[in-house]
Amino acid sequence: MKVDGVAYRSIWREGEAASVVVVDQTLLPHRFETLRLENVADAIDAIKRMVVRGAPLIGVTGAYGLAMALHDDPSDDNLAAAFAALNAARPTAVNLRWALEIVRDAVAAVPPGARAAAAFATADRLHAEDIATNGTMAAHGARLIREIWEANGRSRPVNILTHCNTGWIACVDWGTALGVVYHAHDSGIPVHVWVDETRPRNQGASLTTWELGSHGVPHTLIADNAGGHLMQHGAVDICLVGADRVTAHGDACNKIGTYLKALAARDNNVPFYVVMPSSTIDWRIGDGVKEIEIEERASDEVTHIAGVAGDGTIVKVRLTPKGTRAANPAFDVTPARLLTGLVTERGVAKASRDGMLALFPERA
Ligand SMILES: CSC[C@H]1O[C@H](OP(=O)(O)O)[C@H](O)[C@@H]1O
Repeated sequence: MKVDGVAYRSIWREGEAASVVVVDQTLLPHRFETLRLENVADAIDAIKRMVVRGAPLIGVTGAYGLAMALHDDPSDDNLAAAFAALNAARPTAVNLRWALEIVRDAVAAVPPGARAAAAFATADRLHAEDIATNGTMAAHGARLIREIWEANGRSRPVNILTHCNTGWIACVDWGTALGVVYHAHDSGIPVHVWVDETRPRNQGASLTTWELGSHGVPHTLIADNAGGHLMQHGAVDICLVGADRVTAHGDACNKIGTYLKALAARDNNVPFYVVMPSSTIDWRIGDGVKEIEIEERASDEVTHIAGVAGDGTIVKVRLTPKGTRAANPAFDVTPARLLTGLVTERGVAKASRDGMLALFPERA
């Protein structure tokens, strides 16, 4: 995507360098700065601190992290240790394990002296595939938007509600749910996006507004708790969200608050779609509520809020009395029964085992 007319990806490797450069998302929207990750420790820190975030991007960053680990020490022991440390950086998005397993399997039989090059080549492939996958997925999803626009006689913009940030900075490029929005917008379909602020990290307020504003997509920021009211009053035509892990039965784990939005959508007959690449599907589990580990993040993400002061410095201020205890589950699980469908790079699937196997028969 372009930032001030310059095309960017959220992560990139410069030539054959044994390092990668990422956009530091902790500074957005106030400052656009990049950060070079030189080794596996840098990659782990960037994932943990959410310098890089978003399931697909976490996966690609993990892949490069493992390659950097092997550049420093290609031994079996270090491969295993780096895999474990990276995989533990954030427990919920399955894309991290998915990418690490692909790199590990690509180098396991390779002589140690050639492992780093093989790992970087694999990470580069995952980097390129993410872009292609999201572009294809966006086209599938945009057909849903066009159907709504046509059904309304092309009389008004299509009102889309989204949660968290699922744009190009949550992936290598394009995005998942926001990738659908960009494709529809760029195809000439008028859209308007209700942007959930997405407490407590405010990915919607800070990142999605920044992305949509940069791309010229009309949008309105709302408090998370306003979505149900807007649906009751017919102001939402469709909900599009991302995912961090989807089970083989179609349960979708996503940013905290998604489940509540899905309940409101069901109560108001608003279509509710998850947009995610197949790398986000965990075929090993069925019951998302019982089997997905929900990351518990620091309580100060709830008790404090980050923003920019008048002189442009980024500050973090406390919202609560000192010592207030806060719980901070970062994700929740929306049962498949509440989903209208799953938008993938292979098309739109019903959120059920049979529906998913219709698109992914090799997984039967
Ligand atoms: C395109 S996947 C984005 C997905 O990841 C986000 O989580 P986080 O910001 O904590 O990395 C959120 O769940 C989004 O839906």
